[in-house]
Amino acid sequence: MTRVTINAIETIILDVPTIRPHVLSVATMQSQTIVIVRLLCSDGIVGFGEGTTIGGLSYGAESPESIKLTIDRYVAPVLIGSDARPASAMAMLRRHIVANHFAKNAIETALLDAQGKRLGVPVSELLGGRLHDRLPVLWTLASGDTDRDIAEAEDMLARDRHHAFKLKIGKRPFEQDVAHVATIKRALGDRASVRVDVNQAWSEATAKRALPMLADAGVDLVEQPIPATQNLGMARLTQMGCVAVMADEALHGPESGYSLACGHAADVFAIKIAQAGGLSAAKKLAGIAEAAGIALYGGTMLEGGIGTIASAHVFSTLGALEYGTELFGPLLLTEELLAEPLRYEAGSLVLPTASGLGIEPRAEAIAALRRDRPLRTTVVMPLQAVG
Ligand SMILES: O=C(O)C[C@H]1C=CC(=O)O1
Ligand SMILES: [Mn+2]
Repeated sequence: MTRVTINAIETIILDVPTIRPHVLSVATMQSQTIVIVRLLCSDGIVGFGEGTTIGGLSYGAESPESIKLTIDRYVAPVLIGSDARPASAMAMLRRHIVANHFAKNAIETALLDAQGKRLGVPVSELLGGRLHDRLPVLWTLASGDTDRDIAEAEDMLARDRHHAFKLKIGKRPFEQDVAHVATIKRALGDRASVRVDVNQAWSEATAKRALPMLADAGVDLVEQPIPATQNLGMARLTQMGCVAVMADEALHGPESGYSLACGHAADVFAIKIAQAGGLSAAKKLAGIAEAAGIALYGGTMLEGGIGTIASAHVFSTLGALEYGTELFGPLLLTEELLAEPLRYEAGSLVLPTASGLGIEPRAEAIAALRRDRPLRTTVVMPLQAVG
């Protein structure tokens, strides 16, 4: 086999409106910003990747702008001219660049897409092989309004689009949040699983009071109730045993997963390819969870189609995803970014079978949404000329 090298790496920032405000404890999103990566190889194959976070710098340490800058200024010079095989390129990257997990994930996604296309196999087969052809996908209710959330959940159930819901809380006093959650769970009853994500907003003292109340309300899972740095507190909340506790922001790849597992600091891990630092790091993190008897959940950074399907390829190779996934990112956006939209059916995302990621970006959408597109200038006519 002739040696294939990396010829060029291009990054494009897109700003895409959301279908409604998405209210988290740390930010209210009116749009999502997505960094698209195009990786061109010496054999003419192009791989696509995505670097996406939530709310600028309010969620994680990398912003869309820093992901682009890291790739343009530091990743590209390291990788251009080097071997395009994903493992060797990623090893090279890790030698030269510390942290920057979101940027590394975007690059590994593009490398695996290109390699899959080259070998004629889906990315899931490069990761050991697919165990699932479809993945259950929940929907996040985060309009900020209880009645609107119930109406949205009813609509999703009626359309058979989702059978489980995650509620974003932590912005209001906890008693108000618990009442909001209890009202929604009462309205939905046994027709849907209801989980909550606090996004680190509570102190341990608040969480100790709130968890039994959420359990009484019928909540199945509480995600990252306290700050990501407080693993001992997470362990104490997990030991309470009244409701399953999930780690999200505390997970930054296999090493952080190992220390959480050793400290019995979660019942469930949210596996996110971006936070983990790439698809193979996410798989290693899942392996640590499996070895420790910690349940798995397929998380999202509310990515567009590329990041969502990259995550799906990883999750499809995991044995049991006891709590399903939240791979609904593209459904939160007003614009379709893929030539062929992802297939969502009966509460699940269907994995594509084509080689690589199995998707292609929609060129017109990229042209229309890229932040650096030429601005249209408005010509103001003098009044007398208008007549
Ligand atoms: O899990 C998070 O914290 C981030 C994200 C995932 C779903 C959603 O609505 O927000
Ligand atoms: Mn979360």
